[in-house]
Amino acid sequence: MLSIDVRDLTKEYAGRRAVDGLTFSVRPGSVTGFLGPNGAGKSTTMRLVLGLDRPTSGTAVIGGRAYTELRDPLRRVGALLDARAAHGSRTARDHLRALAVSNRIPAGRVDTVLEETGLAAVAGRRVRTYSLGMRQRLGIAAALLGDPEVILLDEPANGLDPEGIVWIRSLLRGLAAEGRTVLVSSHLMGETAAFADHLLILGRGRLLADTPVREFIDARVRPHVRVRSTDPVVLGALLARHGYDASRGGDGSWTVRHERVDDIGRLMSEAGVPVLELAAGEATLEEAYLDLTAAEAEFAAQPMEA
Ligand SMILES: Nc1ncnc2c1ncn2[C@@H]1O[C@H](COP(=O)(O)OP(=O)(O)OP(=O)(O)O)[C@@H](O)[C@H]1O
Repeated sequence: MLSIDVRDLTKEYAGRRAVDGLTFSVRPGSVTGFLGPNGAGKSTTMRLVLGLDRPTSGTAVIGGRAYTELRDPLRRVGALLDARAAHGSRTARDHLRALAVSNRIPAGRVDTVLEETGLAAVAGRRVRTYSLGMRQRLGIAAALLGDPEVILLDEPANGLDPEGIVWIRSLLRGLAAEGRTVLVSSHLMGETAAFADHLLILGRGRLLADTPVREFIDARVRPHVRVRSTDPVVLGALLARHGYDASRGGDGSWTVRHERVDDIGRLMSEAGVPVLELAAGEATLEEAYLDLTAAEAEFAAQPMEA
């Protein structure tokens, strides 16, 4: 299977760097989430990988070759960049048939991807009558049409309803399980955590993190335990006596930072303090991401050296 390799990639628009010296690889067999605030350079990077724009310097290759040098590129690489790209006056089936013919893709793939994306029942309707979510599904169908090894999707969950979001999660997981290389940009942290194994995070055109999702969360967000007893004062005193870093919530609960439920549960049991509630606080990707971007903003706020 093919990987995407980006080396020292830079793109300037009118002297402004949209992408600034990026180096990373996207590996087969996993879903890589591509994160970063608006304007960070995610779409530009994807466009450069797909040969839709020329880099100012550096390279972006797929399986060692520039996209424009690939034979039958749609059979190697499938992409969704803009769901509005399909021609509105065509039906979804005709749109996909035309793509299949011009890219030497077997005609049978059209019905396969229509089924896969849940569009079979509406495939005869003109695309202009489609909702945003249906267009998004059609864009994904087009990306999958050539049964490609490499898949790039820019905000694929855009406009999808909750059922669609669950669907895309399992679709992405399935594509990675088949050994494909999957790069997906998103602003939805909860979703990204649900489908991605690995993360690339951009900030102002630069790479801020290239890390497995789990490691990223564990490194940035400390675990905590939420605990409640019949007597918050007794519980607070017990925690303080044992040197725990705890703070009291409005409902009488205590949040104990950097600890695990087992230890707090054992402590309370041994002290004979009744437990009403004891829960591990899940560290989320959103918290880890906000921690990283806050650190970045702090760094950016430092005065620039001359
Ligand atoms: N064709 C263009 N001409 C001039 N500037 C551009 C062009 N395309 C992108 N930019 C600029 O490059 C920067 C990066 O934009 P890009 O769309 O790649 O970010 P993004 O991370 O995809 O953002 P979003 O999350 O909002 O989609 C932005 O400042 C944008 O204004």
